[in-house]
Amino acid sequence: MSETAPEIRKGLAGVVADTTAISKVNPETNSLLYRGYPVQELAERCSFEEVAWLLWHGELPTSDQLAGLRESERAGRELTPELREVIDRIPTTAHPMDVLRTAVSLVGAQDPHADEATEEASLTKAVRLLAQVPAVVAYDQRRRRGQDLVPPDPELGYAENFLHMTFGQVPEPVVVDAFRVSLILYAEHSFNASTFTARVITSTMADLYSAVVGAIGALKGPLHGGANEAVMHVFEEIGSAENAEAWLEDALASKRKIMGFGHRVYKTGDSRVPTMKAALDRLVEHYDRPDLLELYTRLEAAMGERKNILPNLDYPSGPAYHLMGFDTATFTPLFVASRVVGWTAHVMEQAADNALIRPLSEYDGPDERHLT
Ligand SMILES: CC(=O)SCCNC(=O)CCNC(=O)[C@H](O)C(C)(C)COP(=O)(O)OP(=O)(O)OC[C@H]1O[C@@H](n2cnc3c(N)ncnc32)[C@H](O)[C@@H]1OP(=O)(O)O
Ligand SMILES: O=C([O-])CC(=O)C(=O)O
Repeated sequence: MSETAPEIRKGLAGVVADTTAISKVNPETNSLLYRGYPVQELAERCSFEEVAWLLWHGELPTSDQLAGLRESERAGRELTPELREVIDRIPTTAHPMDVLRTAVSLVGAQDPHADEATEEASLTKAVRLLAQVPAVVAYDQRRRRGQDLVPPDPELGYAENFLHMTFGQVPEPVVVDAFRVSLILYAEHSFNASTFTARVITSTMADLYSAVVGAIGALKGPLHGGANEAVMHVFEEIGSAENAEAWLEDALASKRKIMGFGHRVYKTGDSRVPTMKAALDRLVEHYDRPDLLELYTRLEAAMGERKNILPNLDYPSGPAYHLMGFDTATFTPLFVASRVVGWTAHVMEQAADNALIRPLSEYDGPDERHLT
């Protein structure tokens, strides 16, 4: 009896797993829409809080709705003493993504309504995470530097407060603006690996916090969110611009993946790179670091020439976060702070029209055999 072999799409490449109304990634037109709006327009004109509301609710907020969101976000920023104690007990040898994963897990365990899955309950949890993640990320970087916690400032908006809690002061507007832009660009990207992870977990009817903890794990890897940190390690390895071409030759000869380049969906360029690159250019000028830009440009050109592979969002974001003063290991947690909005929007979308996600596999192990 002959069986036709099923078509296997390794890595689910090209597989359409479901519909979504949250964002549209269009590699043909090189565009990205959040609920219909081009991400570039949102990055130019909106606050991160407005974009969060848009992704969760489908429409931009009215001024009253925005004021309500801002109030809840500001009210939820303090770390509980228990959470602070748990963070303090995690060795600083642990990666900040491990600290954040643990912290989010505790935030969930501290929520007596963790298992409530109405849309209203999920929105409350999403806002809670929006407020708590920056507090964890900022405090973790500070404690690693031997610095004390900086309490949140309820007078400050989300991006300013995040920077204030991390650095003890709000930097110049050009820096705050580049940070805001990066948060908006990172917020959502359809069925990427971490979002899909969150949807798989939600599809079992597990709670929202479990979905986010799983998503953090998926984002950590260098083929996904971990690439923004890895880009900075590449820059450090290369040292200075004149080494870029030789470094690339060696790296390609040893079959290394060059971090910050390539994308599963975009094959002719990532729609968000020009906007983030413009923000990076402004930071380079502000901090007077033409050397960094030269290295960036030479590696990009060499990669284009050798492999015809273009940068993804992590390529300009890594050096931008470096210039802002973040520690390299904090870059992927910054990605979490932003993408948690997209994840939670997908959790709600998945829950509203759920089907257990459970694909099939083709067995290729030993034929049936028996114990002797
Ligand atoms: C925000 C984000 O998560 S964006 C992604 C961030 N990740 C990175 O920057 C890590 C580096 N990039 C990569 O590893 C890949 O480009 C991925 C994982 C992002 C996408 O991978 P895929 O869609 O599976 O592409 P795939 O791996 O099939 O690549 C096709 C070819 O291009 C090569 N290629 C793709 N990206 C790179 C890269 N960054 N460096 C070197 N070669 C690359 C592959 O080796 C492969 O070559 P081959 O056909 O000779 O085997
Ligand atoms: O979409 C993907 O595969 C990776 C991702 O999350 C992004 O590019 O923002």
